[in-house]
Amino acid sequence: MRASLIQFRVDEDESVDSRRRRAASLVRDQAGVDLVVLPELWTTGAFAYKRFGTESEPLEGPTYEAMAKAASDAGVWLHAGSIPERDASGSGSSGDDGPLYNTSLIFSPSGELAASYRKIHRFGFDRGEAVLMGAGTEPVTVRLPETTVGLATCYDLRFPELFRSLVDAGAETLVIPAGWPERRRSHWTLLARARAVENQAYVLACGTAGTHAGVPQAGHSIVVDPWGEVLAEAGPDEEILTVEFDPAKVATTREEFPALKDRVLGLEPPRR
Ligand SMILES: NC(=O)CCC(=O)C(=O)O
Repeated sequence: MRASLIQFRVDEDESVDSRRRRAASLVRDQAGVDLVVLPELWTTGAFAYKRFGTESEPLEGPTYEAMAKAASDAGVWLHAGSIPERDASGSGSSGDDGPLYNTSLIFSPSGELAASYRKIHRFGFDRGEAVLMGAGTEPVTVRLPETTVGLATCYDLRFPELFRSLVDAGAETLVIPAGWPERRRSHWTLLARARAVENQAYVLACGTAGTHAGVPQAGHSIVVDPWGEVLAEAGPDEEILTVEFDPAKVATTREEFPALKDRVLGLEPPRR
């Protein structure tokens, strides 16, 4: 299976429309691979909190339209990264606007929406995404012809229990769009490898390049195999990381070193 991670540059001097056109064109250029992945919140930038409201869109908004078409033009599975989704069907805290979510969109090669995932762990503690966006509640997997993909977004990478629930639902390949900052790049690489080793799964983690809202981005998108080996890693700038991997290696790794079978579930907290 071949995958391309588009480590997109998100800077403030480019308009969202221009970025959307550029992303669609880069996706089209990937015709011939099986899966293309874009990063988190690449229309606004993951740290551009002030733009979440103004640049939010309904699920089937302009980014959905552009990415559905790009996926079908290229004939690829497309994890289109995430958008600031405005859920017009929900009741917003401010007027009629409806709540926001950090929502990932996955399209099939015919341009149909195969899955969407609302980020469960919001970043920012008591500010930023954590207060501006609602939390998703449902882990999501999606079946591709060669592998079952488990979905997570950026800060989710720090929460191993989410990945265990994805593995319990059959995930073999964990796809993680992100807008991870340079300041914590060492955590990014370490956690991507940890999630691969502990879940005996592929990890495809796609970050952004550039600087937005004063936050330099780490880049360094990474693909890790079920043994924890790094198959490919990008540099800091805009780059397309294309990698070939064998989905069957998940089953052989889990058979040859069956650590997942030794899980002990439902441990009680220690008694005082
Ligand atoms: N957009 C994010 O989720 C940022 C996460 C982050 O900076 C971190 O976990 O560190």
